Order: sequence, then C-alpha cells, then structure tokens
Amino acid sequence: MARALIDALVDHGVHEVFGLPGDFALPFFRHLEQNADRLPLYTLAHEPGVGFAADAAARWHGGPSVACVTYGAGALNMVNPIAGAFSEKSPVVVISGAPGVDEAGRGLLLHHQVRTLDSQLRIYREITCDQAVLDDPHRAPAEIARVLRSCREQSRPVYIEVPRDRVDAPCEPVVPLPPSSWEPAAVNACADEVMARLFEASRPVLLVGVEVRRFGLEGRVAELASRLGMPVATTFMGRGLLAESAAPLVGTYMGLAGRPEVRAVVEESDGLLMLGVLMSDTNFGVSGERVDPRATMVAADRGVRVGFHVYPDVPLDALIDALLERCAGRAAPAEGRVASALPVPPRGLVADAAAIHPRDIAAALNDLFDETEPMPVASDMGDCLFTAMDMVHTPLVAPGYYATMGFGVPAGLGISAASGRRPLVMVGDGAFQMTGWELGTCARNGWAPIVVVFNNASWEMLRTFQPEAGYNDLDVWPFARLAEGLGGRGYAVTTRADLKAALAAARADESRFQLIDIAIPRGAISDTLARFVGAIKGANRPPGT
Ligand SMILES: Cc1ncc(Cc2csc(CCOP(=O)(O)OP(=O)(O)O)c2C)c(N)n1
Ligand SMILES: [Mg+2]
Repeated sequence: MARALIDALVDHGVHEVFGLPGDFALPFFRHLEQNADRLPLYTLAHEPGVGFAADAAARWHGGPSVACVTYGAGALNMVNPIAGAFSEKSPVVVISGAPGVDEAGRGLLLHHQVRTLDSQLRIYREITCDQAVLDDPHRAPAEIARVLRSCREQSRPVYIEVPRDRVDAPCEPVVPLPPSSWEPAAVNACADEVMARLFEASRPVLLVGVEVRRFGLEGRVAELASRLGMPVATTFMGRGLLAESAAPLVGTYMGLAGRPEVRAVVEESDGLLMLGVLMSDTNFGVSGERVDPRATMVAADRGVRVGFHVYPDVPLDALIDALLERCAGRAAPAEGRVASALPVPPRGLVADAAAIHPRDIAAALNDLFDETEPMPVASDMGDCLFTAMDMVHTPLVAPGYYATMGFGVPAGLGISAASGRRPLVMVGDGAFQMTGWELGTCARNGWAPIVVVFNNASWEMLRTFQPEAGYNDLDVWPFARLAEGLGGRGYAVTTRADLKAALAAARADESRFQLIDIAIPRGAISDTLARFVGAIKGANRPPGT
C-alpha cells in the first residue's frame, strides 16, 4: 500500500517530501527512503518547519508537496503551518503514520494518543479539505485518488493517515480520477453577465489574487487583462502577479495602507472584477471605502458572485477561458491601455556610516538583484514582509493573510528544495527565534540560503499597536555568531556600508548558508507598515472618537 501511495504522489505531480519520522511512521519512511530517487526526502528539525517548508514548496510548484510526520506529537506539532496552508490555499499533502489497526483494538491507551485514537483526524478535518484513513487496503486506492484530486482542485491541504500495520499490505495501484465535472451552461451564463457588466461600467478594473497563482493561470489572466485593456491591480497576497506581462498593472491594492492612487482606481471602480481574490481583512480590512458589492464580481473557491447573483461550481480556469472566448481577437484599445504605473522600488543605497532603516534594506537588496539577478524571496511575518513590498519584482512566498510567524526560514528551505535555486529569506528577530534554527539542517540537505534578520530586538509590529507595553522589548541575540555554530557564515552589521559589503560577500559564498544580522534602531519601521498601522487604528477607532 505504501508503494501505491508513493506512486500516486508522483503521478499527481509531487516532487519532494519533507518529514520528521516517529515510531508510528517508521514503516512508511522506510518506503520513502527506498524511493528517494523518485521522491527526495528532506528531514527537518521540528514539525512546524516541515509544514512551512512543504507549504512553500507547494506554492512554488503551484501543485502538491508533502509533509510526512508521526502520529500525535508530530502531527499535532504541525497544526499551525497546515492551518496557514489551508487559509492561504496551498496544496500540502499531510501524511501521518498512525497506530496499527490491530493494536488500536487492544483497548490500551497508546503513547502519543490524545482523547481518542481519532482525535487527530478530527483536528485535521478542520484544517484540510479532504481526508482518508488507509485502514482498508481494498478501499485505499479510491480513497487516495479522491483525496489527491481534492488537493489539486481546491488547492488546499489534505490529510492521509497510514496505520503502521497496513503499510506493506497488498494494494491495487491508484488510478487518478478525471477532473470534477462542471456545467458549461452555468459557466457561459456567468461569463455573459460578467462581460455585460464590464462593458456597461465606465471604470472597469481587474483585481487579481492568490488563486491565479495557485492554479497557474497568470498567463491567461495577463492575456485577458490586455485584451480588455482595463487597469489591473493585485492584492497583497497576489503581489508580483502579472509583473512581467504587458498587462496594464497599476500596483498592489492595500486599501489605506497602500498607495492612494491604487486605492482610488480600485475603490472608485463601478465594475470591479476580482479573480482568485480572498475577501479577507488583510486585502480589504483597511479599505478607505467599503467596496460596493453591487459593483463587484468575485470569482474564488470554485464559485462566482456577480453583484448579488451567485453561480456555484464555476472553476476559475473555466470562467477565465469563457471570458477569453468572449473577447477573442480584441486587441486592447490603444488609447484605453493603462500605462503601467508601478511604483519605483528604492535603489541606490548610500553606503555610509549611517544606521540602517528598513527602507535601506529594500534598497540594498534591490541593488544586489540589479547587479546580479533577482533571487526568489521567502518572507516571515513582521516588518520584513512590509519591506518586501518595496522590492523589485521577484517570486515571493509569505504568510500575507494567515500572518503566522515562523514561516520565513523553513519556507526558504522549501524553496531551495523545490526550485534548486538559492533563495533570500527575510525574517525579524522574533520570528527567527521561533524557527530560524532550521538553518542547522542546511548542510545535510545541501542548501545555502541568504538570510537577512531584521534585528530590532523587538516585537516591533506589536509595539506599533501598543507602544506602552514593555513585553515587546527583546534581548539582543547574537545571530551572526549563532549562525557560525550552525554551519553557516554570519555577519553582524550596524551601518549601511557594512550592509552593502555583507550582502556582496554573502552572494559570493555559495558554500553554506549566509546570515546577515542587521541591527535596526528600535522604532524604525517601513513606510508601508506605518501606513498599515495608521489605517488599522483609524478603521478600529471607537465611533465618535
Ligand atoms: C506564531 C505567531 N505568534 C504570534 C504572532 C503575533 C505577532 C505578530 S507580529 C509579532 C512581532 C514580530 O516580531 P519580529 O521581531 O519577528 O518582527 P518585527 O515586528 O518586524 O520586529 C508578533 C508576536 C504571530 N503573528 N504569529
Ligand atoms: Mg523584531
């Protein structure tokens, strides 16, 4: 049965497995190790790191990646990263070892057990879109096929539990299921109404979100945007989409936290078509004006809402193809094409003895990418993520909606494994204290990321909301020295000149991971974070104050 599952993972486009074994999972890990030529196995130090790495790899692939752990202590350690993958629509396949069917029936309380033996399954039902317990090898092939199709079609995590005494049971091969069916007439009716509304509107706008990336639809959406000739904005989570296309991109929409000219284009539209957009507070919670639902069309989660009309079971790709058919042959009206008004990222760091501000880090990284080539970026939650908004276009994975800390370093390792490229990791000191230690696994896995730590010795984002709190003061940890102990090379920098030199040296050394510990004065925050905090405070101000 293990062989059938591994073959099915490969058949469904899985490229690697991240894992941390335990006794309930050892039989399955033996098969993983025997099949490492087809499905490389990367072990990490702690299950949160396993989950974050698999999430980032899945985002990179635009398809499933695997997080394989033991039952109880292992799988429950990974709940937060999988919850984040669910919220941000990342197709992670969770595989957990489990007590054998026979031992489960002996009536003893088993080690790693919580309330009951199916407690873990119940917990994972809340953070995955489909689940299977492979306790019956006769049903296993159909169960595996159904769950892996759900993972791909919904672009959300799924859960597969493997009792350890069933791993070697005889089992038929898994036959992948055909795509779920949908009703062409419904898609056509929906596309007709969307097109009619766009042509009636005097200020139609396209807002592009994360599902466009997850389902690999960026090229088709860029073509649609160009043919329609409408201004295009991306959401916070969709940042970077269409940046290399001819689409008339105006920037990233972040409501009051973003650039006013982008906010005006989106919020003043009388025909706002949102493709693959999560209607979340991080996308809309700081909107200057509530976007008028009568003027909006939202396609997400395999459904479409056009004003107050709802079209269930309309896959995003089917809708986009139907819209492309309806504007086939249309060249975007030259006069109607919106010149791309993307902001100019900061560049030209002044390499002097001045202290380092977040905007200096963006400029230094933009300069580095200009001089060499852009690196894929993994960012953690914190001001590092807001600073990333000021960087030149490059693939970016970040917890922009679920907003968990701890994502950055493991995500960089996941990108290293998935892409074979060297990533840049941006992480705050607080988040590094959570999962930064996964850098100690780089040597055995052959990874050499460049990690920049925004070291303000503070939970600075929290301080911006609650300046009077003393608990936001963190101790200054010597991350550069700690990096040397973990097998990497560390640089402690306090001036802009040091920063420029350290980045050049780090880029030149691909032999091991590089950690640049950047001392940032407490209170120095990016312009984007400052706007975000101001907008949130304004939006949450009690009435009448
Ligand atoms: C797993 C988890 N636990 C707590 C929190 C809550 C939080 C959001 S931002 C923040 C401070 C981050 O400090 P860091 O030094 O990393 O970055 P910076 O603000 O730029 O100084 C906390 C504690 C979140 N989001 N996730
Ligand atoms: Mg900090």
